[in-house]
Amino acid sequence: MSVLKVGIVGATGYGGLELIRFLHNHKAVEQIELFTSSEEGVIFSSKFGHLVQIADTPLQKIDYEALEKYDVVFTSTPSGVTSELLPPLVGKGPKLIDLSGDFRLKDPTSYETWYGKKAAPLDIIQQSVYGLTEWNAENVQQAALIANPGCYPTAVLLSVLPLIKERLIDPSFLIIDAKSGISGAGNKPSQTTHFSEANENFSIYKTNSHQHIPEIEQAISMFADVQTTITFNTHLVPMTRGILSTSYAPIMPGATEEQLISCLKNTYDKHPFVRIVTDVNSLGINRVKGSNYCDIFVKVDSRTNRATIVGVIDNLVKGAAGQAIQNMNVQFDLPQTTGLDVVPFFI
Ligand SMILES: NC(=O)C1=CN([C@@H]2O[C@H](COP(=O)(O)OP(=O)(O)OC[C@H]3O[C@@H](n4cnc5c(N)ncnc54)[C@H](OP(=O)(O)O)[C@@H]3O)[C@@H](O)[C@H]2O)C=CC1
Ligand SMILES: CC(=O)N[C@@H](CCC(=O)OP(=O)(O)O)C(=O)O
Repeated sequence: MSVLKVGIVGATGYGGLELIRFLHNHKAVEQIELFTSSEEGVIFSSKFGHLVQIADTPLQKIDYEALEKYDVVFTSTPSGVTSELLPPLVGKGPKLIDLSGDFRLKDPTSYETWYGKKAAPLDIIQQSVYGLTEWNAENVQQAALIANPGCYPTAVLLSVLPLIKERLIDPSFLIIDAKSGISGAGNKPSQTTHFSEANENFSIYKTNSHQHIPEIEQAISMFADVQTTITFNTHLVPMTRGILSTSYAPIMPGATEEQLISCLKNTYDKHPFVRIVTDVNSLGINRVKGSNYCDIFVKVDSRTNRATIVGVIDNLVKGAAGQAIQNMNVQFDLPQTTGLDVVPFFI
């Protein structure tokens, strides 16, 4: 069993807090150090009282020499931070696992268009590996820098990729309607996440312009070898955690619901975190909340010959920290479930 020293940059954010929650119970991790850009020296548990005796350590200034000494460095920072922070560390020792969008898009121009920020250096983007664990474990194992997938793309891709790859649905008419809890927006308050405006509300945002559109299209090309453009829209639901994506696509001539279900079951047969749900009443955010599961459901509408494909995850776990730790496990030849074997909250 490896004995890992881990650094977390952005530890005070939601992704960072979830990394601490899972890594604290990870049997291969012996040391966790926390880094900050704004609160150097502050005792972590004085900010987060629920972590007293678990993280009674001071937040440290982000420092290259310090970071180089870790086996793994997780970065869970807003977009535009790691494109500058990480390049000097690539290949220097630690495995780098970035939860932001800075290294996901292979085309820097696309990143600059969709994120409105300067892209990372091209040679570093080219070295990064897209960490959709169930689809890219072989490359993840070798990677010096992992671009952990976005929360929405994780739910969408895990549910639609097998069906596109096996040519059971037509991706040229793929429409994705996705909904997220508010923690997806991070811990920085804003007008739209303000309780009095989000509570008892349900809204659409970033219409046809969400930064996860090129990420989903790129992954469909990468893993299913199909070039397509998608319609993808996102909605804010007044709940803290969770993403439920509903995708619609025509089924290919002759394809049946049974084939679609079998395809999903066969694809994820040996993958402990993906569950194919056949009873729609057993599907929902509360069935995955707090856990690293992705639940998938598919139903064919025989009147329209279109499939309804649903993916459900906890955005902070399978959509962020959980998948990041799953990737770390792959890199260190640990069972993927190490440290992540928890039961969903349900209520
Ligand atoms: N929330 C979610 O569901 C998901 C988020 N992501 C992505 O993961 C990343 C983190 O998300 P999340 O935890 O929600 O975000 P938060 O806003 O909750 O936290 C981000 C943290 O980054 C740190 N930070 C801010 N500015 C800088 C900077 N200039 N340099 C270094 N650190 C900085 C802050 O800590 P400090 O001030 O202490 O430095 C802050 O606590 C984002 O890129 C997000 O898009 C990906 C998937 C899902
Ligand atoms: C509810 C909410 O606001 N969610 C965020 C998720 C962003 C995210 O995770 O950003 P990257 O994956 O691009 O880093 C959004 O829709 O922008």
